[in-house]
Amino acid sequence: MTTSGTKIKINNLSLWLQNQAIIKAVTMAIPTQQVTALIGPSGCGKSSLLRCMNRMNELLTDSRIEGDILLDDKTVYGKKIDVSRLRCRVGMVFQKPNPFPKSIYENVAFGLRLQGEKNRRVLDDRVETSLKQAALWGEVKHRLHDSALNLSSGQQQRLVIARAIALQPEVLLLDEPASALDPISTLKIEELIYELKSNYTIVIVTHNMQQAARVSDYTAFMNAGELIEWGETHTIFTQPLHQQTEDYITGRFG
Ligand SMILES: Nc1ncnc2c1ncn2[C@@H]1O[C@H](COP(=O)(O)OP(=O)(O)OP(=O)(O)O)[C@@H](O)[C@H]1O
Repeated sequence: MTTSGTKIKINNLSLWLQNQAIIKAVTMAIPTQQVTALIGPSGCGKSSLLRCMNRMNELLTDSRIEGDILLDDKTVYGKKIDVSRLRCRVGMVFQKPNPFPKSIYENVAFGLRLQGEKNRRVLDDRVETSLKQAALWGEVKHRLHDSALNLSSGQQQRLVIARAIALQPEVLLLDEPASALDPISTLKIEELIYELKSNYTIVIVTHNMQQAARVSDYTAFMNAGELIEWGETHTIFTQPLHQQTEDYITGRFG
């Protein structure tokens, strides 16, 4: 894994869903092993842009894109791309924790088992490492075989992050991962994001300006499907180039 440079390059990307233009000619870079926040008013296309990065948009009916997304300088939209493999490299965590109705252990081991891994020691090791990286191990190590559905929602969200990490992705896409959580669980997720960026490139969609300012190195502000500006978080928050960015950040609209 490289520690500098660009992990994902979005080139003049446009997305239409049911013939409606949702993303309009967006060009930006996602720096390697940094946290990039996508902010903007509700419906501006943040989640849609995130989903384009691992081709989740294709699961929606009537979706069309133009432009390109490069992962490590190679297109993710080529005809020969193995999309399952792409989604292992670019993992995703959604707003609402969505553990499977299985044990804590089996949730984390799920993707590995799908890949055909049967060696118990490999599975045990990966489950433990992933839960440790997701800052959940200490809370669940004595009840790995209990149902994941008995965990609190904050624990479930960290479990879902552990499930994504278990596949050793290079990029983690987090779609408002803390919006359904209480302040303490939110803080844990934010600390976790900070820890994870030494190993992963992270893109996070958030409505919470303080959260974007706290956790991200880079911020992109979108409005009505367009990328208005992006750059270092400190610069975007203190010296935005555009009035609408300033208005949004200071709460004057959105
Ligand atoms: N499956 C779909 N079919 C048609 N339009 C869709 C679909 N999913 C989303 N959209 C539309 O795309 C636009 C962007 O939605 P998106 O969820 O990407 O925005 P967002 O910025 O993430 O919003 P929020 O902050 O409210 O989650 C919205 O107008 C939405 O109605």
